Amino acid sequence: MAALSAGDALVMTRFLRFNGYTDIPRPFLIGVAGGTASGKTSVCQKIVEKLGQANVERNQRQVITISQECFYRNLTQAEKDLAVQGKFNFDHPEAFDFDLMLKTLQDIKERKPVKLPAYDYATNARKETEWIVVYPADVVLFEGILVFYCKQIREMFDMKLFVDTDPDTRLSRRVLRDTIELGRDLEKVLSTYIVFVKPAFEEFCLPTKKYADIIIPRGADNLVAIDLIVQHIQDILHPNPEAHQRAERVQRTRHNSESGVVARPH
Ligand SMILES: Nc1ncnc2c1ncn2[C@@H]1O[C@H](COP(=O)(O)OP(=O)(O)O)[C@@H](O)[C@H]1O
Ligand SMILES: Nc1ccn([C@@H]2O[C@H](COP(=O)(O)O)[C@@H](O)[C@H]2O)c(=O)n1
Repeated sequence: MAALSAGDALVMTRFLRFNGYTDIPRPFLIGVAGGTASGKTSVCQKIVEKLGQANVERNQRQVITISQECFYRNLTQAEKDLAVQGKFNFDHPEAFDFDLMLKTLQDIKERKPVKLPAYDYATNARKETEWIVVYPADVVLFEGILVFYCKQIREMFDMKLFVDTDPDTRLSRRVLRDTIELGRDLEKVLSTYIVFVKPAFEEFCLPTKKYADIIIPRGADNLVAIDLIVQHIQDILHPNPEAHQRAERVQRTRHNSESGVVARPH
């Protein structure tokens, strides 16, 4: 990633200060992990959509999604040649730049604008002239196969979701994506899956499921889970003062009855 230039950062900081953004609490950071084609992106889209609808009446909270694909590291020429043949392991932790990921999330937590490399699956490399500029937001979803792999990064999330979709479903989606969307050769796609994608999922991604706060079976089809998650995020972003006061009154009642004085909440 190229950080914002000093000039860009200064202009942005002035803009944020001028608009009174400096006292806003830190963004609510949500990690979304799961195997390839499990529906991580689709789940994030649904959450953004539903939060967006609810936020229209409430202050226009900003919600954004960042993909771990921005953090694929640059390959050497030898690695690029392997990648073209479907012989590079893009599912191994070594394929990613975790230092950049950590630094980016730290900046995002501090509400600093960041500039990320746009990734190109067609060339297996970062796009040379295209960048994704991420401005401070209230809710940031960060999705990817290994977003819970590194402890330091994992511990930055306020909420951790794991999208749990049947492996056959994932494989069929992956085959369609790689052949139809990316024009890859079917035989290479299948052999890459067997040699790299599946074993790496079992070794590096699946073991991180235990860190999730919420596991979402069937991904974006699971509207009950998505609605509950959105409701929970809403409760955190917009605490309901009545519910809060009610909870406090219940606490007081409990306390008083424990000390022999019974008071009813009113
Ligand atoms: N619930 C679903 N039903 C049908 N197709 C889906 C569903 N969820 C995702 N897909 C499709 O599967 C592919 C992978 O989904 P995506 O959300 O990009 O997964 P991931 O981000 O985990 O790789 C996409 O083509 C998407 O449209
Ligand atoms: N050049 C690349 C880089 C990565 N992949 C595959 O992408 C998968 C992760 O992205 P999801 O959206 O599916 O989570 C991962 O399994 C890599 O094999 C690729 O095909 N080409």
